[in-house]
Amino acid sequence: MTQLIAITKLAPSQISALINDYLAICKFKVVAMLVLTAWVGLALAPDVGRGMGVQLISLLGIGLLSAAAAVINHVVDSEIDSKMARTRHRPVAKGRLSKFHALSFATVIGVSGFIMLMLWANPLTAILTLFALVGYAFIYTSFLKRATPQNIVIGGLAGAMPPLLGWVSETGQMAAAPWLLVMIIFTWTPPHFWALAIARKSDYERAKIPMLPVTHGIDFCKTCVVAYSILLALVCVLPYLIGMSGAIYLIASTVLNGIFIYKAVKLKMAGSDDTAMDLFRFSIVHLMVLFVVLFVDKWLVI
Ligand code: HEM
Ligand SMILES: CC(C)=CCC/C(C)=C/CC/C(C)=C/COP(=O)(O)OP(=O)(O)O
Repeated sequence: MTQLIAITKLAPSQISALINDYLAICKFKVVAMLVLTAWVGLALAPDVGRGMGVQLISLLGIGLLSAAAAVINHVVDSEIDSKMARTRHRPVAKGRLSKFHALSFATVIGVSGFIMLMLWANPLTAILTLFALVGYAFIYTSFLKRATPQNIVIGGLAGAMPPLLGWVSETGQMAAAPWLLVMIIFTWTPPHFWALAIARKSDYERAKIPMLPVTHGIDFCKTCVVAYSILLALVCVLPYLIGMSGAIYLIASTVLNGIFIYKAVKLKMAGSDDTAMDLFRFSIVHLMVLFVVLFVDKWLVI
């Protein structure tokens, strides 16, 4: 209550700075991408005649639980974040937001998201989304990240879940097809993250986090990036092979994965930090376009 009274006394510029801080701890852009992949999972599921309003609420529920997981990550990692150049200005690491306020916010949005999924989607979606939250916010952030260089390979499963969550929100049942979309994000995550970790190795060294370039060296990590980008290209063919997607998807996915492998090999051959960041940025465009094409191929191509 005292916090609410204090907010009413803030100048407009302070209010917008506060909103920006809350959006930042939600990892707003990452969550937007997670919701995009959930939406595609939902759109590719068999049509069971749910209205668009209910579908939007389901996606909002998945987005709110993802954002809650991101906020918990900011709280648990605040000490690590304060040691790394890339993250030291984050609101909780800097002390602009207290852990108490951040955790209260996570509780409000997390509980709201869970209730939305229970009431407007189904209990299976609510439980699976909660598992993803626990997987990212606790198993990955509190344990794996500090324990093993395979942290993001195992922890990546949580961030890969949204297409399955979107599908199950529609049908109430698991199916094999959305697991292929999960596998795409699961194989995409290591090269996505390791490209950044190569460029930011000194940050992770300083924070004593056993990321792969720190524990096994940059050269080995680059080899893993190439290997995973080839695996990703192969996994991306599976939706076409089972008839889930058509030729438009196959062509787009081949082009996107061709560029991905080219950039990964370029990084391996002569890569500097710039080449690594170029691959990291491209990985985001790659996944976004790939999922938009999955949708277009299903719904907009006759
Ligand atoms: C364990 C799995 C993952 C790890 C370790 C990881 C790591 C990272 C890191 C360190 C950043 C940089 C953030 C920054 O600039 O401060 C980032 C950015 C990003 N990631 Fe991931 N990521 C993972 C999974 C995912 C997934 C599953 C998605 C979406 C499906 C995703 C989408 C994005 C996007 C869109 C950005 C850009 C955010 C921005 O520009 O602010 N990531 N990721
Ligand atoms: C319910 C559900 C689907 C949950 C998934 C939530 C989620 C936000 C997944 C994204 C993964 C991600 C951005 C990891 C980076 O964490 P990091 O701590 O390694 O990176 P950082 O140093 O930038 O914080």
